[in-house]
Amino acid sequence: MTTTATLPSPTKLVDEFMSKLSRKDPHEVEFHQAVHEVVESLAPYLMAHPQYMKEKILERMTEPERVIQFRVPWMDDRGNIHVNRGFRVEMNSAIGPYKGGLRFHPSVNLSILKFLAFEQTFKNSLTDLPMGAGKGGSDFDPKGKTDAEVMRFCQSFMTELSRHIGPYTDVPAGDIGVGGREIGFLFGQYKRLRNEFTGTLTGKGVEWGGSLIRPEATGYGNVYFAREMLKTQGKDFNGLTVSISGSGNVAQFSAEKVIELGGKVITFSDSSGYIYDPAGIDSEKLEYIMDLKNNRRGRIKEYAEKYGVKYVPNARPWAEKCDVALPSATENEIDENDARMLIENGCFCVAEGANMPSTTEAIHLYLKHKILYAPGKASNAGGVAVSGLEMTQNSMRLKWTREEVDQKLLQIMQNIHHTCVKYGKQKDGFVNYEVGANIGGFLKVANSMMAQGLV
Ligand SMILES: NC(=O)C1=CN([C@@H]2O[C@H](COP(=O)(O)OP(=O)(O)OC[C@H]3O[C@@H](n4cnc5c(N)ncnc54)[C@H](O)[C@@H]3O)[C@@H](O)[C@H]2O)C=CC1
Ligand SMILES: O=C(O)CCC(=O)C(=O)O
Repeated sequence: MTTTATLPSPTKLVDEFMSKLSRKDPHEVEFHQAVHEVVESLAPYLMAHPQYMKEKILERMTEPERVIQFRVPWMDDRGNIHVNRGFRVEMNSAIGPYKGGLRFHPSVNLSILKFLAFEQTFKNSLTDLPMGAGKGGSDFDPKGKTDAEVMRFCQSFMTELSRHIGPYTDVPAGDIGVGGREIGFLFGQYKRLRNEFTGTLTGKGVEWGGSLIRPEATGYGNVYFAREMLKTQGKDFNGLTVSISGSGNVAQFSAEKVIELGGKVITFSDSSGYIYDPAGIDSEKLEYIMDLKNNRRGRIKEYAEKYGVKYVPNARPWAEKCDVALPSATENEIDENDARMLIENGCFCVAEGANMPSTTEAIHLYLKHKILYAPGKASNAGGVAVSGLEMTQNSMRLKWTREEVDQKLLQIMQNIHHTCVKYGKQKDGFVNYEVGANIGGFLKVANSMMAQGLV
């Protein structure tokens, strides 16, 4: 049993905990990275509050309550059979039903989904809505597939997943590679198998149970959060230059909100490269990107050809000078070198739209230079927050207006900012949003787990 007298130093606590965790599943590097980031920043708090260590809360939080893995066979348009792997990681249900997105991408494996589900635990807690944490998906690659192939894949995936989810059990949504089209196919199959019309999935179409503002929520929420950070230095987006990575859901709606607030968006990217438009991507050009990515499913390079701007293949946009960076593509897309370039070029604010886009070394650099840095679990929580509001509307059989949902989203992001400041403000006034988000997210889950006995 750990007592105050036998407590190790924070560094020893982190090392001992991480070496035990890594020994269990040595290949799960993304999961270990996400846990290390949390444990490193929580360690001093845990030393001062030994009850959480005594109750082995971290050990319990890093072991998923349940992992489901299954075969997903499907047929392409030519009649060839393919077999993919499906997963759902049901991470933590201390404060509500498992909640979190589904990712369809060839890189998907258990390590990635465990890192995402672990992050989701803190993120969902920060929203202050009653949502536990889960994440799932498949190594299926929707790129280059026809609508009919994507539908057959989704139907096969849901045929198994439907046994494990439900409005009071586990409520999936979208993530990379899973947007409105996929949620439609998944929902249709769930309804058919279970013979029920419930809010089991979120991100649904507005005509059939979806919430207004859910597509916009992650991007808008990230910009609302960044605006709160800027306010602490007496600044706002008006006149700032903003670099965005990705060109999917989060990137598009982050850009829409930045443009509305008077900022200049200069970059977008996809897995093949990035475009740099020094004149700024205005609403009309953004509309072109939305059509290119959401309807024509083309490559971002086509933007450079249409508007005659620079395209850099196989690269990320962080060498371009900006004031604010909103990484909105994928994990580990800003390494130490990228972070150094950003800071040396005058970037003073990084707000993560993606999950874990910054490596550990990049985060250490942000903190060393005391720039405004928001970890994704705080700043991209707007997506799951509006998913929570979609669940509420489904339960009440009501539909809120666009303005009502947007107002609630703004309030939630401001509350999360407040929580981060509360737990992350240091003696010199600097706000360490990473520490603030981790302590703020941890407490509600940890206290709920302790109240519910040894589960
Ligand atoms: N959709 C949502 O509500 C939420 C999404 N997120 C996170 O935001 C990030 C983006 O997700 P979405 O926009 O929803 O997905 P999406 O599928 O709509 O877009 C993903 C974008 O990332 C790019 N991308 C994917 N892999 C890449 C790679 N290896 N290198 C460079 N670019 C790459 C794609 O080309 C695409 O532009 C992910 O980290 C996701 O987990 C976080 C919170 C909520
Ligand atoms: O809306 C949701 O339930 C999930 C959003 C998500 O996957 C995320 O926050 O990373």
